[in-house]
Amino acid sequence: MEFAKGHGTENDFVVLPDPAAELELTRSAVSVLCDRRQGLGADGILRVARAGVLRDAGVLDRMPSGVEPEDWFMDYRNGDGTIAEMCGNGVRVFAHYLRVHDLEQRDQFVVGSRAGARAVTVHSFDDTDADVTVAMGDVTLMGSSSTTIAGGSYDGVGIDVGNPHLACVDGALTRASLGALDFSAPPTLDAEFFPHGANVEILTRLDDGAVEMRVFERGVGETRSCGTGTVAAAAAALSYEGLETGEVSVGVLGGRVRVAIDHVGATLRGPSVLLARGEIDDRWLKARS
Ligand SMILES: N[C@@H](CCC[C@H](N)C(=O)O)C(=O)O
Repeated sequence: MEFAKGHGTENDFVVLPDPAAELELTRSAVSVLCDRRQGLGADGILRVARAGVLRDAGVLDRMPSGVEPEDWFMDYRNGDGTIAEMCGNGVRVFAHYLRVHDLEQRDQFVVGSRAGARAVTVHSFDDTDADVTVAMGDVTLMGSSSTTIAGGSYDGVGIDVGNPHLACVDGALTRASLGALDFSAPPTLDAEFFPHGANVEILTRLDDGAVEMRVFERGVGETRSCGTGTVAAAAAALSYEGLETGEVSVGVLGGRVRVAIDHVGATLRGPSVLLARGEIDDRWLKARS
């Protein structure tokens, strides 16, 4: 089986082209592929297939909003094998992969996700690097909640970016004190507020249009970036200042992205890197599926 390896601000993925949707992406197959010692190592998997093919194969039970059968669909799995609705960094890498492999010839096209259609613009690309903007859709603030992480309690805002987030602005945090937090243990969450779990972002307040953020991802653990998380962080940072719209530069451990939020929705602009391609031994994966 062919694969490629890529990342968006160091949120890394194994990309699996599967045009006929033949792969059995069991939880154990995904988690062993993503394991950094037993497998290739990644935060998640991006299966590449057309939406209609995935529906006909029973991977999708319905066509998500705005997604057409002929659209390419990012079938995203977290490193622990669970399915998530959306992955903002993943969409950039996915779009880059489609352009490099000539599966898509346009610079503007739609990528399907379980959260719905996501319009992408590939501003520039070569075999290894790309600059991509993703229209991230609606950003819905769901109210206040809180978490305990790194030995502290944080109040934040529940935010739906297609997937669930708790984004917590701490006005006292600096880049250095944020960097010193220990994110090794999972955060606590209010299970009634977040019945399906959530990704948790802790961030500094807006300063000169920029914030710094760290994230603990549902189904993965701490990652060096989370695209949907940067959109949630931008929305929380604006809301903390009493704003609903604006542009925010979000710094993560793996780099920096730009988020713009207006009354129509959010966009996320950032890099994609494709660094390797190769072949997975089918016998190895089958024995672990
Ligand atoms: N890293 C992703 C988000 C992936 C899904 C997330 N862990 C979840 O379970 O919702 C991103 O870049 O958005």
